[in-house]
Amino acid sequence: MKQAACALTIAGTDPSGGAGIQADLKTFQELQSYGMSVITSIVAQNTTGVKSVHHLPIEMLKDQLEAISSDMPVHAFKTGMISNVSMMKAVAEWVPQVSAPYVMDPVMVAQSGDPLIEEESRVWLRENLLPLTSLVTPNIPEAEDILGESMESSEDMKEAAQQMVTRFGAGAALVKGGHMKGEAVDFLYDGSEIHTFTSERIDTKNTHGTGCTYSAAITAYLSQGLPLVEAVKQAKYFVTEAIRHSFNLGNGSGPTNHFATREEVFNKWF
Ligand SMILES: Nc1ncnc2c1ncn2[C@@H]1O[C@H](COP(=O)(O)OP(=O)(O)O)[C@@H](O)[C@H]1O
Ligand SMILES: Cc1ncc(COP(=O)(O)OP(=O)(O)O)c(N)n1
Repeated sequence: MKQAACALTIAGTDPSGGAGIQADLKTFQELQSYGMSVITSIVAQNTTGVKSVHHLPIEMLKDQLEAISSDMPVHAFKTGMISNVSMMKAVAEWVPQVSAPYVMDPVMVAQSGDPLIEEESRVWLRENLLPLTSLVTPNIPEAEDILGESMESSEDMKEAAQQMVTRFGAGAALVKGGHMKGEAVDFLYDGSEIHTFTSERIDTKNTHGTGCTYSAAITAYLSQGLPLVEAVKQAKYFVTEAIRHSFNLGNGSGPTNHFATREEVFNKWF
């Protein structure tokens, strides 16, 4: 019997289904990895913003992590929203138990501008969690936050990707250009060279959950054994199509479409 590729997300929730755990599980399913999830925080949010956040007790987070590693295979995992140092410590202590690629989406602020991580945890994340990663996937504001420097150009993005690896110990770094003008260009530094991933910029306000979806797609492909550069290449295609066919739902920034690449539904929907 063939073994399933198993992907795990450790993140917060989005009841409106566009970001967080919900986006990650949809992506894993769509890309045919067996999806598993450990919830850090329950977030009352939708396309317009965050109403309130409830952090699960640390023991509950530890129990969920233990439930996975004591029983299930993990072929790759990602983290999203980990709001405070106590939760980060629980994750950092657990990471060595699984020998699988670790993709960190260093979630800090929702698109609505609402903070998703406590101010003082940012330094802890950089100094203690970042060195455990196989890949970190910051957008421009997150990269600026981690490095403490502002970024304006492609050269700044490439430099930032290199610094995440050489100065802060990430395994690799993908700096995403969704917040820049012009084409949507992302730069990956894999420890030896810079790889560039480019797509056209799609004219839409409906990009809620793009970062979650992108990092989940990379995680799914890594769980299936793809090499990092190929995993990012295929994930970039997946997220671009998800944005191209995003849903105009809700009153704010609508969610991306996780089934956009399915041929059989394409004719029915688009
Ligand atoms: N309007 C858009 N058209 C095409 N690609 C986009 C658009 N906005 C973001 N992207 C791409 O989506 C991915 C997520 O990037 P980004 O929006 O920067 O992350 P985040 O959601 O974490 O802020 C990147 O590959 C980025 O280039
Ligand atoms: C629970 C939760 N995690 C992460 C985010 C941020 O998601 P991201 O993919 O970066 O997308 P936007 O912030 O651009 O919507 C979130 N909102 N909730």
